[in-house]
Amino acid sequence: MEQMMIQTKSRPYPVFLGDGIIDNVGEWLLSVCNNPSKILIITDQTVKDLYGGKLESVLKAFDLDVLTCVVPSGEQSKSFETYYKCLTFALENNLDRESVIIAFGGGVVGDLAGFVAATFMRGIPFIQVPTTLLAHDSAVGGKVAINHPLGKNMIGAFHQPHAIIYDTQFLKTLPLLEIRSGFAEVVKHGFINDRSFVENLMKTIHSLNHVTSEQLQWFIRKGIEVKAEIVAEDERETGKRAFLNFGHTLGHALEAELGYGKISHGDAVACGMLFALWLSEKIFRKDFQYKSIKNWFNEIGFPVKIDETIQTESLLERMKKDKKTVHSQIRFVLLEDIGNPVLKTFDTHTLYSFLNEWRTEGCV
Ligand SMILES: NC(=O)c1ccc[n+]([C@@H]2O[C@H](COP(=O)([O-])OP(=O)(O)OC[C@H]3O[C@@H](n4cnc5c(N)ncnc54)[C@H](O)[C@@H]3O)[C@@H](O)[C@H]2O)c1
Ligand SMILES: O=C(O)C(=O)C[C@@H](O)[C@H](O)[C@H](O)COP(=O)(O)O
Ligand SMILES: [Zn+2]
Repeated sequence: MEQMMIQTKSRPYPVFLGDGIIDNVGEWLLSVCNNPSKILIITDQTVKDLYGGKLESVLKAFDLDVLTCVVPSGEQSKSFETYYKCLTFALENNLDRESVIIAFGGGVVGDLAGFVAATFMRGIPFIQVPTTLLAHDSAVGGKVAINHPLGKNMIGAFHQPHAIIYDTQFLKTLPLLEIRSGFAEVVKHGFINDRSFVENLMKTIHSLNHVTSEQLQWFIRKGIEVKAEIVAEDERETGKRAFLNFGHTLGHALEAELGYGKISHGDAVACGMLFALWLSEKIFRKDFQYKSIKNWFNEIGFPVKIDETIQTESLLERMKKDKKTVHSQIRFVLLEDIGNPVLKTFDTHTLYSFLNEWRTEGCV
């Protein structure tokens, strides 16, 4: 088991990372939350069926008053309706300000349960117990949110967890599509921070079919290290935290335009990163080996182009609503070099031309 610390301005908190560490959740929870009145586990149906009984029994062994609220699996649970149901469950079961929420699942549950914790009685503590690879990103840094039909993560807060307890045993049941989704954020952390890490990944990872637990731990450790450094410096995205949005301007537009849950977050971000890389080569007149990266993405199984049925105009409308957009100027995270991100602003017309050009020439 390894332990890392996330040093945000609001609060420092530990990440416990290891194989089979679920048994320690009760002890570690009590070390960061003193004498909780009740514990509310928010989880999704899949995770509950696989591991819900185990987590409940571990907590009950500490004589804790444990309740579980189960939401449907998938992106559609980041909705007003599910958020409202979780709040109603908490009120009906008399949670109070000394209660603690456990977000038990992937990024969807983490974002949803974190937002419930951020807003219930103006904020109560929560713990992240991630079960997906992608959650190496979502569990760290305190961004919690639900979606609006008009845009991803549009209603949310910054609310840091009290601890992250990451048992990599859970990843053994994760479907390939979800491993790939999480891997996209691992690659993102490399692109914005560490060229040699990206080169190493491109050299060693040609398929995600038989990724080993050592490799998963390597991805998670590296991703958390990069994210921890950024959120320690800029918790509320007034500066460099925006770099963590590499690939997301187009990625979020795709998720919203296709309908939440129709494409995984990671696949959408991967496609967005590819466009951002192509655009970076154009803007900075540099050779990032775009073609090799595109071929590698293809080999891994990421989508390397956008379905023809989606209008470029619709994506532009979506991107105009991105949280980085100000005064109708769309801000993109580009790379001056691999490991060296910058923010670049585009008006709608210019971005439209680039996106169309990429869709007709860069994708082929
Ligand atoms: N807050 C942040 O900083 C941040 C960062 C990145 C992504 N996100 C958000 O995270 C979400 C995506 O998270 P995700 O990819 O973890 O999706 P997810 O939570 O929907 O999990 C993916 C699927 O895997 C299932 N699952 C979870 N754990 C499992 C396990 N151990 N075995 C088998 N199945 C399992 C889930 O039931 C679900 O069907 C998106 O909404 C994205 O916007 C947030
Ligand atoms: O933590 C961050 O900051 C990120 O941008 C991480 C992203 O991977 C993540 O998808 C995040 O939820 C996006 O945030 P948003 O503010 O663009 O909605
Ligand atoms: Zn993301």
